[in-house]
Amino acid sequence: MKKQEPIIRFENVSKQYDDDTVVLKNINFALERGKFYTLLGPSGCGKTTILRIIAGFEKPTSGNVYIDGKRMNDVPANERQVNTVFQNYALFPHLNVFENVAFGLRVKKIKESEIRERVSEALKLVHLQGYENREIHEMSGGQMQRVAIARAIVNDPEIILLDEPLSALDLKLRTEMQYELRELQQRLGKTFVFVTHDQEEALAMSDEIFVMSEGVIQQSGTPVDIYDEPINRFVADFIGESNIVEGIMIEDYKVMFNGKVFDCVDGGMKPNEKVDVVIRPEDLEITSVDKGKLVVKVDTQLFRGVHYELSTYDKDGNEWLVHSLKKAEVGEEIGLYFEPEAIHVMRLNESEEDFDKRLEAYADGDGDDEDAD
Ligand SMILES: Nc1ncnc2c1ncn2[C@@H]1O[C@H](COP(=O)(O)OP(=O)(O)OP(=O)(O)O)[C@@H](O)[C@H]1O
Repeated sequence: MKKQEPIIRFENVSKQYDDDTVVLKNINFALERGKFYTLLGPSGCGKTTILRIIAGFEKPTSGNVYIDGKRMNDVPANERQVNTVFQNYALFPHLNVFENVAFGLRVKKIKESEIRERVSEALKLVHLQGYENREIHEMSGGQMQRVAIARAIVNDPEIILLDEPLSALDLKLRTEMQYELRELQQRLGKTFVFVTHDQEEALAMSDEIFVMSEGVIQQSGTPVDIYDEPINRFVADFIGESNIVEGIMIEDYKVMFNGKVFDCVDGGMKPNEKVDVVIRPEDLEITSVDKGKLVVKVDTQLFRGVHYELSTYDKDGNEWLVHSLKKAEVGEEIGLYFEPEAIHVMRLNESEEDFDKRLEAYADGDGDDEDAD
């Protein structure tokens, strides 16, 4: 069977504004049909610019954009199978809910009976049946967001772009909408590209996440891949909470930090290469001082409902965050235990491509070692 074209492909896409600000630097990706993708990164890293280039509101300065295998650089926004849901909803305040959703269909001169059918179906999908005649100002924030989503899906586009659509909602509603959006995407089977700076949202909703900073994709992968195998300090720090210290990779499976050598599961680096070492707070277990791999003093302790969150310091003044079901006492000296798998060793300034190559080469080499044993 012929392999399907990616629904969206960016090939060496860069974007620079007139004032010389380089906003995107050589972006490459291929998105598969029917998946939920998230662009995640701090404010100003270029997420919205990528959406605007997909939608056709902005042109790349160099590189190519393909939708469904066709080069789209010069195709205007209204000729693309793409609809956008904006952060501020961008609804028409003088039109009621029905007319807001129907607007695009009226522009396309679709016949009235079909408009009724399609609007009614779209409103049903976002759980707003019965709200057709409501004025926009009579709707809550969450309901307005649903109208905006209905307006995007009513056109039956292949691609739906969502630019921080949940950021104006309170936490409870936001979580509810996360479930709904994910469910909607799966039911429609369309490609969603979602922009957020909220890592929990990205982890919860996505098939694949692109972590960005300063116009560059730092890492892409499934939420689990990115959480478990961050390729650098930026990703480790941005996704979830992390303890990050400098270390030295003595040899394969042996890393030194905090003045001690620890067993780990990483390798493929040069002997004595400088590295960053990451340990997630939930992978640190509280134990007695003599059983601890690290000895720390508890500085603060917060109860977070399910777990305790401790801030602790070692003798060199490094902070170690601990998430634990066990409690300690503030001021107490405790031991911290962790398994070799809890240590994530990262090369300094390694690109995603080099990271993948190293893992691959290492995995092959690993097999040979086992034979030798
Ligand atoms: N028309 C423009 N002219 C010049 N610079 C621009 C223009 N539009 C965006 N920028 C700059 O491009 C950079 C990336 O903006 P973009 O909106 O893509 O970031 P973002 O990651 O979506 O951020 P946010 O989460 O704050 O929306 C920013 O530094 C922004 O100031």
